[in-house]
Amino acid sequence: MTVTIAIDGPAGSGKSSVSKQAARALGYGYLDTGAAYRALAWHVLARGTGSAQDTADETAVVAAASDFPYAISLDPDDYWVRVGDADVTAAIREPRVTDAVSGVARVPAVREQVNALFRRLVRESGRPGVVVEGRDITTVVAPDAPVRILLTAAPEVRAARRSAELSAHDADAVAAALHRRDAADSTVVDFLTAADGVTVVDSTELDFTQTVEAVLDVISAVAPTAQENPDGR
Ligand SMILES: Nc1ncnc2c1ncn2[C@@H]1O[C@H](COP(=O)(O)OP(=O)(O)O)[C@@H](O)[C@H]1O
Ligand SMILES: Nc1ccn([C@@H]2O[C@H](COP(=O)(O)OP(=O)(O)O)[C@@H](O)[C@H]2O)c(=O)n1
Repeated sequence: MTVTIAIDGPAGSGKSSVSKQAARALGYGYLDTGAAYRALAWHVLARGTGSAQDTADETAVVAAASDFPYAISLDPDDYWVRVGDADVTAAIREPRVTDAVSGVARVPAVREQVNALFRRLVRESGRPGVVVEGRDITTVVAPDAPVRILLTAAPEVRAARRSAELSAHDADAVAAALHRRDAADSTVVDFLTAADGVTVVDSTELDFTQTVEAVLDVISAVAPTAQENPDGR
């Protein structure tokens, strides 16, 4: 049995970086679910005109999803994302993909398809546990996970972190794009309110190391055996 650690949260809350580091500390796999939505948006753009308008066409999105040779690494020390032979690890972070991704994520058939894929990737990971992060992991993908965390931070802090990453881009434009995406995404999934049984970790006042510690504390408090007995025996 693979232990699932479910982590949700809005853009820039630290889900990817914190989950990856927690997975390393636990000897677990790390599954970035947003990468599947980003890679599908990249795929739709590659098949279309290349403008964010492409993902507004639900029929084009569903057609692209039916021919989507997606692969992702669950190794926190060797992270990559592929569509067919193309390594899209860097390309899916480009603003043109980020701007198009909510169009893909709002299609229910796409969500069902990728959710089935996420559950299979965890099941077949061969790891004692997997830290799975995204928008709807605690509520839809793994509502029965032994550990469920909502990682949050104040909107201005999240925007500042994201624009520090994308230093080549205008900070106001990055903040505006992030808030636009939060608004679009929140019509599909409520990732700002903790569901019953979900623990909130607010990283607004915490640095990166403190946030990882806070997440590991929740994991050891809720599922001590996940760490003490990593083989699940
Ligand atoms: N607690 C923190 N304090 C400062 N920076 C952080 C913290 N958590 C994450 N970061 C940084 O903020 C940026 C956004 O984090 P990321 O993990 O990409 O968030 P998400 O996956 O939720 O969008 C990254 O550059 C990351 O290193
Ligand atoms: N579990 C998930 C993960 C991502 N997504 C979508 O995929 C996009 C990219 O997710 P991400 O995790 O890479 O985004 P950030 O939070 O890192 O900015 C989000 O804006 C959502 O539209 C989703 O709908 N459900």
